[in-house]
Amino acid sequence: MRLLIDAGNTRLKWRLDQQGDVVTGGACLFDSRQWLDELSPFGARIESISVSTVISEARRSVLVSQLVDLSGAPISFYWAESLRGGLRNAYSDVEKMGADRWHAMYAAWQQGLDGFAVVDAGSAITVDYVTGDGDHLGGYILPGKQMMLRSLQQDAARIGFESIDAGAGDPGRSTTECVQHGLVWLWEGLIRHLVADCERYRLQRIVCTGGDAVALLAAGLPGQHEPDLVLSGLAAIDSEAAGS
Ligand SMILES: Nc1ncnc2c1ncn2[C@@H]1O[C@H](COP(=O)(O)OP(=O)(O)OP(=O)(O)O)[C@@H](O)[C@H]1O
Ligand SMILES: CC(C)(CO)[C@@H](O)C(=O)NCCC(=O)O
Ligand SMILES: [K+]
Repeated sequence: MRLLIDAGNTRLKWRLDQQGDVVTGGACLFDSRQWLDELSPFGARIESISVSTVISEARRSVLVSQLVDLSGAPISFYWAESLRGGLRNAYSDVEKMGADRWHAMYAAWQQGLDGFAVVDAGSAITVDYVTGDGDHLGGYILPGKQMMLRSLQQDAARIGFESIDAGAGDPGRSTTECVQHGLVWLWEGLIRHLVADCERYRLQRIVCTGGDAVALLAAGLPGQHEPDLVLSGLAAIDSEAAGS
């Protein structure tokens, strides 16, 4: 069995597969031990572990020791690359790109020959554009929903608000409404930009992943939801590495 892990700044996603068939999988907060509890019955049968991660080196060494305790299987970390299977990274310094972005792009690239945008609405929101020829045009990094709300709450003395979910983007008439509606207004702007860029760069599809993907789609993002995009890209790259 092969264990695949996508370790983000907020959550850890895992998938256990055997010859391409999913045995089990899930997602939990990075610092919770839920994933270890769910995987421990399989520990002895795990043959290899592959990881895509954007966490700090300190947290990565914690992750490695947890994985070593779980299973004696070899651990491989996969990072962003310049080129793979016709997909070309726009970064000149590819080591600086988050592995999750590259793995998500690679999964979407393997789905078809048309141009696409990948939106990963996680701790941070990333947007990446790829043409039908496999050229990554570049992308954007924005604060994610929780990050944005947390910074408003922590870094501004007089911004206090309670619930954060609203469907409206009209001008707010209280602090809570101004923050709630501000987020909707910002996301509507993001969606408008994305749609205009897809037209401009002739990208036919928008693929959306991450913890806030459903909310972004509900806010009007015209895309397809692929919750496991990063894990799928990681799985494909790991299979290629095993076959070579
Ligand atoms: N059950 C949940 N627990 C935590 N966050 C959630 C949950 N459901 C939705 N979210 C939202 O998902 C976001 C985190 O998304 P995700 O798990 O994709 O991030 P991540 O992969 O850890 O982050 P990144 O890759 O950007 O470091 C949070 O900002 C939050 O708004
Ligand atoms: C932007 C995040 C946090 C999104 O998970 C991640 O992809 C990352 O840490 N990236 C490094 C910077 C970059 O991609 O240019
Ligand atoms: K992510």
